[in-house]
Amino acid sequence: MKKQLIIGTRSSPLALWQAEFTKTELSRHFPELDIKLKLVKTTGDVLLDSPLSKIGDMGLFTKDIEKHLIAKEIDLAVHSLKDVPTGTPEGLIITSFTEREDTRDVIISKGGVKLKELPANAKMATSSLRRMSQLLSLRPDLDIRDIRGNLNTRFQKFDAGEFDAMMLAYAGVYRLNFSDRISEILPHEVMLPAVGQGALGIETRVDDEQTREIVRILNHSNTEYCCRAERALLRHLQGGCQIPIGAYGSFQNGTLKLLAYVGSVDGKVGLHDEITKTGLTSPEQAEEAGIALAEKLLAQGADAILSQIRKTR
Ligand SMILES: NCc1[nH]cc(CCC(=O)O)c1CC(=O)O
Repeated sequence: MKKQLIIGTRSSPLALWQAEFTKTELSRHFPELDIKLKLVKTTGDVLLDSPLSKIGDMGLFTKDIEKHLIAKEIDLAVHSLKDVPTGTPEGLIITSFTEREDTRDVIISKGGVKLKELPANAKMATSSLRRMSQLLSLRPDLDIRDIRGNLNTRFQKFDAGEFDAMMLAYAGVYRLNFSDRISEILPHEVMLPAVGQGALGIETRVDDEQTREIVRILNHSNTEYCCRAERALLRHLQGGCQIPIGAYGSFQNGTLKLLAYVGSVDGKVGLHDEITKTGLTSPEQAEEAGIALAEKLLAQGADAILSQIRKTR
């Protein structure tokens, strides 16, 4: 049995919250383990001034940590699952999907007004094409502005008065104790979340069986079914985090329900579809459902929408 574990993490407040959470949970189950954090600076942290949607490259927040994992400088990496590309590098694997937080997105606005009540042409801060597409489909008048930096930085920018509103994931806002700033929690009918939103992905080397056995204690089976279905959908549509795709899986008593959205950046075209599969007994079957829903969307023209976006970015 291992005596020491090193967790690799970014150093943003949310990443640290996630790594500390993982450390605390592992210590609770394995009190004899000596667990340390190793902070890793990633390309995503360095490129703070480039609009996220234009950097294009996938895995900005994860690749550099993965290098440390491959080099055996760390034993596990803790990521926000939604930042983890669906093609995991050779030799690495997401061993655990932790229990999801509320997956919805939220709006923080001046005066606490709701999305529908925002003034015409209001400045809305988000760097996510997924949020932009769904927002513009409801409110084509919104003036969408890029915003970068970690959550605390974004609140600072918002408080400096640059925007009328900004959009964030509930999970991060809640974990960093900003919940009292939420003006509206958007239901899935209005805004489908990013694939994997709200869950942590705990990545290990495939062949490090000891670490995998330890880390597996944090896997939440229900979350794994849902997130593997969502990730299979995204992989099949060949979309990274910077493509306007939203998805939400729910799983109960062997029945998986998966909802998905694919839209154009301007919100003028949007496809919604869903799939329900019963009698599932393995996460691989959930992945098959994700692929089947991706096929349904492709048959309705998702490929045309997505190739148009890839061409212009
Ligand atoms: N891309 C940045 C990112 N990665 C994970 C979260 C929040 C936590 C989560 O959604 O799991 C955020 C911030 C946001 O989108 O508001």
